[in-house]
Amino acid sequence: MDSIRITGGKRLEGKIPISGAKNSALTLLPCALLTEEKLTLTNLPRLADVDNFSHLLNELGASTKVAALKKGEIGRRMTLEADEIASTVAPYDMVRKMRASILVLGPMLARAGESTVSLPGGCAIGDRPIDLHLEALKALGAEIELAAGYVKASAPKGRLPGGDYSFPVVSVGATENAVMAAVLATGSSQLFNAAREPEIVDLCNLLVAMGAKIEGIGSSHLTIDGVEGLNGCTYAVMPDRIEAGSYACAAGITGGSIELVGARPSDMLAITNALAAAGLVIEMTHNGMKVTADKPLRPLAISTAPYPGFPTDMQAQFMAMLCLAQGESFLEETIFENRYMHVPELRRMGASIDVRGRSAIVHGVAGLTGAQVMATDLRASMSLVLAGLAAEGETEVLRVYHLDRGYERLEEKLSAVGAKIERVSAT
Ligand SMILES: CC(=O)N[C@H]1[C@@H](OP(=O)(O)OP(=O)(O)OC[C@H]2O[C@@H](n3ccc(=O)[nH]c3=O)[C@H](O)[C@@H]2O)O[C@H](CO)[C@@H](O)[C@@H]1O
Ligand SMILES: C=C(OP(=O)(O)O)C(=O)O
Repeated sequence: MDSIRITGGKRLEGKIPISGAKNSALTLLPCALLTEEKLTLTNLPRLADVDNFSHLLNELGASTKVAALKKGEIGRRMTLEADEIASTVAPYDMVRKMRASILVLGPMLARAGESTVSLPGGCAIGDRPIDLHLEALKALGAEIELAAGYVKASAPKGRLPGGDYSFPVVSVGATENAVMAAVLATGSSQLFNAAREPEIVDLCNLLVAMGAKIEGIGSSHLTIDGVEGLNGCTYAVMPDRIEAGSYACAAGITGGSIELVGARPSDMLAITNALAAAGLVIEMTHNGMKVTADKPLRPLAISTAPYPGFPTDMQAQFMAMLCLAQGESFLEETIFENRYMHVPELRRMGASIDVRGRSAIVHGVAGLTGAQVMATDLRASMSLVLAGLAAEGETEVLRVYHLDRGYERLEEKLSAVGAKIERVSAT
């Protein structure tokens, strides 16, 4: 298995291009199932999750062709076509590799009138049930059965009638599934307490470009009037706010200055407010923003929350950065019950962190030291890379496949701003 080797202590300076958002790509890709016409997605990130999702779509009968980039284009351009749905079953073997596979449930049900998807099961950061996905689809008129580890959803008359649902807890994935199911319903639907993440706005904007009728985009109350059919289109995936935030923390933890080229600051207010409160200087540039550390890091109090709150997907990276702040930081993880898997590994690098339930107190230390470390999830792995960038000596981060799920060309991007980082291939 590959690992990432970092020799820490270098101040990072320069520009990092921000890729298309993983979490947006993973909800835009299944939209190909909603139309028999071609859907072209541009600015797709080159990530293992995107590859796995396209394999799943292939299994369901959609073709996925990676095309040559047009002049000035970055990322990947992919044309998807599901003129027929060949199978309505998403098998365990594919779903277990990637939880977001559950996002084929709604669109397949809407297009084919039935959908059978393996239950994803828990994962390293928490239990992650899908009850809200199922309740929302039921409210839209689906019948749901659970058997042998699979969920089977069907529309009794071939198409969902639509309906209203109020989410008891804000869920990104359940909102996405419900929106994708509702756009082809025979009637109208209303979703209350819907998630408002920028990736959901991206999904709604794509669906509208495909001919869907959605009102309230960007708010927690979405009204969706079902249409007879959707058309294809070409659509660019939004920039990854979590990748951008992670590299901003790289500037913070190394005392550096990094321009995040292509980042969209308007999606990142909770992140940039926290960076500014930690003492970093944020400047808007013509195509993104620049983050500069020009004084010692200040401690923070952060509580994760659904958008527009501070994202849980940035908690681990901020924790790594705050290990070197002058004072005590307080972190509270309100979204996932087990999202401190990076703490024991950060401690092995010299961090001083106390965890009590969902809260963590980070006592700033003068420095970190390199070590061999491993993590069990994507953002935890990134927090170890960040710690390694600032640590004295060598850090080896194992289980690179977590990073490959969500960070495109990580070592290339960090080397370009002065990091000493390389991928070591297992022999
Ligand atoms: C591919 C993708 O976009 N992943 C993101 C998505 O995950 P995901 O869509 O899985 O996260 P949710 O927003 O659904 O989860 C939020 C909370 O709701 C709970 N819940 C969720 C669904 C459900 O049916 N029942 C239930 O109880 C979860 O366990 C969690 O405690 O949003 C998370 C929260 O911003 C991010 O960390 C993930 O990066
Ligand atoms: C938790 C994450 O992703 P996923 O929902 O795909 O596991 C993440 O991106 O941090």
